[in-house]
Amino acid sequence: MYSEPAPAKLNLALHVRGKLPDGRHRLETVFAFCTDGDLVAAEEADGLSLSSSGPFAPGLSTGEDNLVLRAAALLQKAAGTDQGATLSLQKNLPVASGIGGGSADAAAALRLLTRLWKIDPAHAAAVAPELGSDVPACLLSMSARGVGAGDELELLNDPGVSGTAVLLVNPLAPLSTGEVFAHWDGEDRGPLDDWREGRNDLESPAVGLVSEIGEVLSWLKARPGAAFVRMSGSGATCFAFFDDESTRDEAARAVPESWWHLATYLR
Ligand SMILES: C[C@](O)(CO)[C@H](O)COP(=O)(O)OP(=O)(O)OC[C@H]1O[C@@H](n2ccc(N)nc2=O)[C@H](O)[C@@H]1O
Ligand SMILES: Nc1ncnc2c1ncn2[C@@H]1O[C@H](COP(=O)(O)OP(=O)(O)OP(=O)(O)O)[C@@H](O)[C@H]1O
Repeated sequence: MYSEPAPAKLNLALHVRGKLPDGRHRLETVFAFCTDGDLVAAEEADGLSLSSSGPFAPGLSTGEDNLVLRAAALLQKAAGTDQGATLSLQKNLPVASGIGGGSADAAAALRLLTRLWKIDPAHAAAVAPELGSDVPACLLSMSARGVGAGDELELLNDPGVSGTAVLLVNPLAPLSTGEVFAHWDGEDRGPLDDWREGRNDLESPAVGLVSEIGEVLSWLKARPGAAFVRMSGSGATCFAFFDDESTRDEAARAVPESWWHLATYLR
């Protein structure tokens, strides 16, 4: 049995600069990853199958539309192999929540099956962008700057935050990434230089769709020790960096019952 972590993804900043010829949006973003997330496991088998467990498994299909199986099928085809796998997914992250759960799962499946099937890792890199614009970043799961659709990457040696205590909070309202992009107002607010000074341009359209995100952001900003607060991706998950573990844990204990939270660290 092989297993592979699928770390939660954060966009430390996300600037929407316009549209690409293919209709997607042109982004400038800084990705970072957490030490916690989902977990994908696999063992050799004939054919491909998937089972799931964990708090967010109920309601998530384990059929061909699951990104884990889509990744496996694409990789099988790209590598020209007839090897199969029995896959399992421990779904700890909320679905459609801006922290790349599905993208991280797909990327973890690509890394895992590359090892299990002993195939060239170049196949995983080749199919990743087809599975979603966040999948190439999740395949690396290291801090990176993304441009283009967010899938043209440049590794960042150290955005200076590895090991930071972070709290993720989600009001448990799923948000469709496509719908949030569709509500972006079309105004280019300028380039991304320093992520700390930057923005998440999807925050405003996401709050317009789910007003509770505004409450989560205000709640996080009011926590003692919260040093940096922003929404990730297309939402609705927001995150705060804390000065230390004890202020992070104190904030985690105070999260309202109806919200999901995860106390973690940056990788
Ligand atoms: C918002 C981010 O999470 C930031 O990292 C990503 O850009 C979204 O990545 P993702 O979930 O892998 O997204 P995809 O599955 O590729 O696309 C979901 C939806 O968002 C839109 N989309 C995505 C990326 C992009 N640069 N512009 C877009 O308009 C797509 O057209 C699609 O309607
Ligand atoms: N393994 C999976 N985990 C989560 N979602 C999946 C998975 N497979 C397919 N999906 C579908 O993909 C969609 C996006 O889910 P995901 O959790 O990746 O969104 P997200 O966290 O908003 O991602 P991003 O930050 O990359 O936009 C969901 O609507 C879900 O139905």
